Amino acid sequence: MFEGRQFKVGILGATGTVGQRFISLLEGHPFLVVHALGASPRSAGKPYEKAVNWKLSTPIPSAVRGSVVQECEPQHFSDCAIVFSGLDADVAGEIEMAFRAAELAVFSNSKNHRRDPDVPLIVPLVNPSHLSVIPYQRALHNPPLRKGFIVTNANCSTTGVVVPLAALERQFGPLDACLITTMQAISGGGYPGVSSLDILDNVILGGIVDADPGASGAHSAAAGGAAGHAKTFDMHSAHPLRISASCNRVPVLDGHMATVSVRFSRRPPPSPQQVHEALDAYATEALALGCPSAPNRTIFVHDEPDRPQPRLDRDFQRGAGVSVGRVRQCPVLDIKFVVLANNVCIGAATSSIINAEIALAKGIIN
Ligand SMILES: NC(=O)C1=CN([C@@H]2O[C@H](COP(=O)(O)OP(=O)(O)OC[C@H]3O[C@@H](n4cnc5c(N)ncnc54)[C@H](OP(=O)(O)O)[C@@H]3O)[C@@H](O)[C@H]2O)C=CC1
Ligand SMILES: N[C@@H](CC(=O)OP(=O)(O)O)C(=O)O
Repeated sequence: MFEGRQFKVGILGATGTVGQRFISLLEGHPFLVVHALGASPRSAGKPYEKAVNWKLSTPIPSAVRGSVVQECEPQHFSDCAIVFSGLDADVAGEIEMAFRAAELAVFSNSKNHRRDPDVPLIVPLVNPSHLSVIPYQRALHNPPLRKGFIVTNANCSTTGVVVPLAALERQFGPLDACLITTMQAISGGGYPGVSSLDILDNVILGGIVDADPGASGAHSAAAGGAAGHAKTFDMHSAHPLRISASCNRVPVLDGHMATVSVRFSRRPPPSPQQVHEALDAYATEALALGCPSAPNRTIFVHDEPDRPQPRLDRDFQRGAGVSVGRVRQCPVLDIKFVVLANNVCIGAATSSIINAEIALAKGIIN
């Protein structure tokens, strides 16, 4: 893919939890090269290694150590073919719009534009075809844009859940209802996150996701979209999926887990064995397109009764894959299972990177 070509990349929120993942994941990328870093005025003007409170166990890549952090203003990123955003949601909305207006291609992790009807909400292992909305987004902008756009990721706990749901819908047709209970890692809240006195020896009911009315619908919006119903301009869906989600914060560093029960529209529903096989076999367009950050194996289905576990399984496929276990009959709905996805990788930075790789492969970035 793109033999010999390189594309300059900017990272907004480069000092944050997600920003650090971008920097780490892009080290050695075959064609994406980190070129510009942005963060708050507190960090701007400092070399990256002085501005960042680096929290990863791998060292700061030497190529960015001395890069001077910029304010998040488009003129500092005008050479970038791609801008990744891991900005605090308090500021992401306005900044990302300013970057789009400056004809920059923005791939965001923040919630601010997820509900915009002309902004694709992409789980890259599920619905990359929704990138086709971009020409409409450009045309609707005033003035119309030639190159600029915003693409968003789904909420990190949603991403992990919709990958197996999409695999099931692909194989067995529409889903009717879904119950989800999350166990979300501390890193999901950014740094410094929830106080240690609150989270240690404890479970905090109602994590960030469902405490915020703006985000609580994220499960249904993204799951509806990701399970194959295009997020069209009127957001209508041929097969509305009824979802109830409860979100909880648990004392795990990285890796969001969820228990999921699902009811299929078709009767009789598939057996646990058929579900196991469908999940195992799920393959993505991102992999077919040759995206280097796409997982070779999308979903790993564990047979052991005590897997997946965050500590053991969050780095499956470099954090880009999804782990499922305990696929069983559900006596209330049809099937239940447990899913684990790395919230800072496929739940955040890895998704943006794969989205950008797909957009390049499809010629959407020019
Ligand atoms: N953590 C996760 O698992 C996930 C997070 N997200 C979303 O991604 C985004 C980033 O999250 P996360 O990395 O956890 O957050 P952090 O709080 O760790 O990082 C926030 C980043 O935003 C920057 N920032 C803060 N204020 C400003 C400002 N006024 N102008 C410019 N930059 C600013 C910070 O810079 P500075 O260091 O200078 O303050 C920092 O780089 C959020 O919208 C979050 O909801 C989405 C999916 C998963
Ligand atoms: N990642 C956060 C929530 C979050 O950032 O949500 P959103 O991307 O929808 O704002 C968590 O684990 O709770």
